[in-house]
Amino acid sequence: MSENQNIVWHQASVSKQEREKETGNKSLVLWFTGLSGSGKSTVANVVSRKLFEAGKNTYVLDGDNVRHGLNKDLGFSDEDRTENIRRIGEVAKLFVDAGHIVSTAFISPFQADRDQVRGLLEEGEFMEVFVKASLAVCEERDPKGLYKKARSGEIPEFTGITSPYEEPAAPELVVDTENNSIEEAADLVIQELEKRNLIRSQ
Ligand SMILES: Nc1ncnc2c1ncn2[C@@H]1O[C@H](COP(=O)(O)OS(=O)(=O)O)[C@@H](OP(=O)(O)O)[C@H]1O
Ligand SMILES: Nc1ncnc2c1ncn2[C@@H]1O[C@H](COP(=O)(O)OP(=O)(O)O)[C@@H](O)[C@H]1O
Repeated sequence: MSENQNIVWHQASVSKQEREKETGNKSLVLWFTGLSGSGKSTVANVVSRKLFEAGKNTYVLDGDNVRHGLNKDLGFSDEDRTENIRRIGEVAKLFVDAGHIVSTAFISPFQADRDQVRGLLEEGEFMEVFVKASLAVCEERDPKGLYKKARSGEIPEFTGITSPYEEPAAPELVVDTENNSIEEAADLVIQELEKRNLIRSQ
């Protein structure tokens, strides 16, 4: 017998549609993916701030609130990364149900894992944003000194060095942080949301 056989889904008393009407934003996931140091957290946080100031429900999920808590039992093997993204996908879906524009800032190196999260959501509720910067530039930025440690062998299985990164095959948006400032990169995301009629001014 399946473990979940006796669990019955409860209908929410406030629907996602009601929440969306209230805030004027479609709830969705902005799934930022890219190498360490590409700018996922930086850009996601600027986008979130801009959305918040425009009165939208918004939240950022990133390593600080996930890998130190919910996923602190996971490391960086391929299997653990897949499980990391699976759990984050489920959490992101809950935020969408709660009427939020949730930005996630994880390397999420595997296309199949990103596609699995897309599959959890309804059409139009998942925007894959490829935060693009070359390995050389990320390594030059090295904001946490991790590339240096990876090169010296202190960190095994480091993305881009000793662990793979699969570039998105068909992302909704590519944000090149080598040729756009932080502010420009965030504005490109906001413009894409406007273009797709996912946010409206209140
Ligand atoms: N081995 C290895 N490979 C890549 N990254 C590493 C590793 N060890 C620690 N870190 C730090 O952890 C952050 C990546 O965690 P993620 O949860 O985003 O990774 S993944 O999506 O499961 O691949 C990543 O954060 P960002 O720099 O913000 O991307 C690193 O700071
Ligand atoms: N155009 C840019 N967009 C984003 N980050 C940039 C840009 N130019 C320089 N940076 C710097 O690069 C670093 C990116 O780090 P972070 O946002 O933590 O990346 P990630 O979350 O992808 O690991 C930050 O120190 C940021 O200030």
